Amino acid sequence: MRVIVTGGGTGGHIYPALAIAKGILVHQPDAEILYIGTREGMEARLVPEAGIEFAGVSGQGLPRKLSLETLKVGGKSFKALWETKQILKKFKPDLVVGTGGYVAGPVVLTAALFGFPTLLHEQNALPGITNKILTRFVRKVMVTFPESIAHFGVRRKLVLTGLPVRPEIGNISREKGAGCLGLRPDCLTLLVTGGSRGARSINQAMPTVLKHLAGRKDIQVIWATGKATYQETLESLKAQGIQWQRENWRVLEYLKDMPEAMACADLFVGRAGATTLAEIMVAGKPGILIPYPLAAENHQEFNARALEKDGAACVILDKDLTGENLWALVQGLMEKPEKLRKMAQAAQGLGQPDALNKIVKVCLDTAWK
Ligand SMILES: CC(=O)N[C@H]1[C@@H](OP(=O)(O)OP(=O)(O)OC[C@H]2O[C@@H](n3ccc(=O)[nH]c3=O)[C@H](O)[C@@H]2O)O[C@H](CO)[C@@H](O)[C@@H]1O
Repeated sequence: MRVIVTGGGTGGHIYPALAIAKGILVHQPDAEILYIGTREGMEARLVPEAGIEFAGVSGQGLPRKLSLETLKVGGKSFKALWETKQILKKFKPDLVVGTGGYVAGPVVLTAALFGFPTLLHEQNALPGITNKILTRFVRKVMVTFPESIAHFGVRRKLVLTGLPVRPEIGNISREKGAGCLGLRPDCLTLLVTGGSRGARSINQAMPTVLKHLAGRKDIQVIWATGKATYQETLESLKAQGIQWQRENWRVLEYLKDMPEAMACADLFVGRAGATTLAEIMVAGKPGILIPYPLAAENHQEFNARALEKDGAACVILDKDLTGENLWALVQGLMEKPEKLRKMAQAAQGLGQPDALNKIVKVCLDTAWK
């Protein structure tokens, strides 16, 4: 079987595409996979690093406002159509799967117009514009959230699969997770992250939470600030007289042990990117979600509301976030174990631990035999 996967721009589109590629290889070890991405995007580095063959085409995100730049970008997308046609002629795929982002548009469209079987995966509760346009051309669209179904025109093409998460998520014991971070398994643990790049507004609110927690031995903290604002966050802690190097606090630039941190967390605080949410649902963790306000078409708020609606999370909008109201919510939840347990159950109920298998099945059923 010969499969093209495509998706790019942010990690949010690349990691699911890589997970799908690897999932297909587990079921069909002799499958040939080619990843098409843009030459300039993060995928040009991440895909070869993951051991998957990569072909680069032209491409760039369309500016939201009409300008000269729009014409330039349009030209690149047009070039990508022609480049894709050459790749398709040579590779002759049995299936093309797109995960969104601007590169997926020209690739999936060209493949569909030439009659190759095509699929899409949508990560967010509010579908991206590329995937919405492509729906009419592809065989099926696999979605993460039931909420996104209403936003697509052609419902008969939609399959609810969820979003694949790393296999370690939800499969590590609390003891092992805490041990990995040098923390205690028998303490309440707060996990805070701002997504892969960090979130300045969460980092600005957290010192107040830490001030309240300073005297408490019963609550541990794992806080990944993100690389970009790590130094400024440490300076701000210092300026506020907060001694952050404590036995029961971990203030880090980036959490490379996210599955372990999630395993010992009792409450998650963070942004509402689709992968993060898929992870907290599979791990069954209650969340305080602060959607990134500048995400395209405010899609993170739609993601967050999907969990809130089922009682799995509370939402604070970024514009309303202050240290004191974050603390009030954290304290309110940490002091109500029964409420935390109910939220955890609701999160787990929404999780799709079998997402990758479901997606691979749709891929195998759709590909030319
Ligand atoms: C800013 C933005 O527009 N982000 C979008 C991007 O997500 P983006 O890729 O930025 O963020 P996600 O929340 O989806 O994923 C972050 C990933 O990084 C991991 N992580 C994070 C911090 C850390 O210290 N360690 C660590 O391992 C998380 O566990 C997760 O696996 O694509 C997603 C899917 O289309 C969208 O839903 C997001 O809205």
